[in-house]
Amino acid sequence: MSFRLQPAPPARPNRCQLFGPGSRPAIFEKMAASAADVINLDLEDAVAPDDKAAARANIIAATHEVDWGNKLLSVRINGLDTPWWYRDVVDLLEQAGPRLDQIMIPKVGCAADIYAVDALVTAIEAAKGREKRISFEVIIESAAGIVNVNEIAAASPRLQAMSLGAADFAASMGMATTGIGGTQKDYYMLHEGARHWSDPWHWAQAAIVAACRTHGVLPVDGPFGDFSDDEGFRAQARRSATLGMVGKWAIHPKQVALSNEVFTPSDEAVTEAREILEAMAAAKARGEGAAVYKGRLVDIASIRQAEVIVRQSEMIAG
Ligand SMILES: CC(=O)SCCNC(=O)CCNC(=O)[C@H](O)C(C)(C)COP(=O)(O)OP(=O)(O)OC[C@H]1O[C@@H](n2cnc3c(N)ncnc32)[C@H](O)[C@@H]1OP(=O)(O)O
Ligand SMILES: O=CC(=O)O
Ligand SMILES: [Mg+2]
Repeated sequence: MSFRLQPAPPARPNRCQLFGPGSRPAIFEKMAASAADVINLDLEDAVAPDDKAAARANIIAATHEVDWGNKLLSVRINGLDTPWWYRDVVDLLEQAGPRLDQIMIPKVGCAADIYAVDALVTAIEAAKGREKRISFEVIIESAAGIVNVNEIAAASPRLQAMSLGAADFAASMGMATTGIGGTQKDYYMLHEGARHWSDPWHWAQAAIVAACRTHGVLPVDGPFGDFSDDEGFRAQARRSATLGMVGKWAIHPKQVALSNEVFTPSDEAVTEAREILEAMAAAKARGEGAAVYKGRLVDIASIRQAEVIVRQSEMIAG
């Protein structure tokens, strides 16, 4: 490890973030009753311009009236290029109940975006005597966001999570697709006449994971739009989990179970991780730094890999 140690991310489950428009209060109770770890009530792109004020009022009421259990409650505000975002922050911070945990800032392009929201939130928290410090999550969904991802991940101690927003990211990058996440039919290599599909989201996800891990922030995969395609969702989520992301959004309630399934380490994975730790403890007792487990090398780095899985499973079990 470098002399600069890698900070631990917040120790909370973040396997699934369930979204719902703030303009549709009839689904709030259903969201609260879901198995998602995080609830995202939306003021941004799922809410039409004429409904912004009503959506704000609905969300503020829901922070007082709905029993959100032990879920993390987050509200996605409008982007800093809109006329709505300051009113979102002011009304939420002045009027929402103490149950509000987090604000999601969309379309961040640089650290100064977070600085601006932080300044406003900090002033209102002090003025109103709010006891709970609101945390932030951000969406990387623009060319500028991915170019500046490292400074964004370091921007504020309030920052707990960072998602890739595949829809706006594709638009900002000028990608030739209207699909939200997942396999893109034209992104393939040709070898001896056979098509081999590649993953156009991979490089952005890897950049997000590296920035998040450097600064102790949770990396999260964003939306998968085709909610009739369970296997497509699973494949996207498995790739994200393999890269180091801790969870994924659900834009329909049926995606919650799929996300929880992928981002909860399986019994088999946990058993194997524990066996690796035992094999390494035995190696250490013999004065050795490497051992053979099921015919393959394990060494001191394998302890750190196995601990990731065991820690994740223990945190989810509570
Ligand atoms: C690119 C981005 O920015 S993504 C993030 C922003 N987008 C969003 O927030 C969209 C969130 N999702 C939704 O608004 C809705 O799920 C939609 C529009 C996609 C589909 O809504 P519907 O047509 O009502 O879906 P459907 O009929 O399949 O709903 C089935 C049940 O789930 C409920 N439901 C629908 N969406 C949600 C939700 N997000 N959370 C909880 N329950 C929900 C419905 O009320 C219905 O309940 P019922 O069986 O008791 O009647
Ligand atoms: O906000 C999410 C996205 O994919 O865009
Ligand atoms: Mg978006």
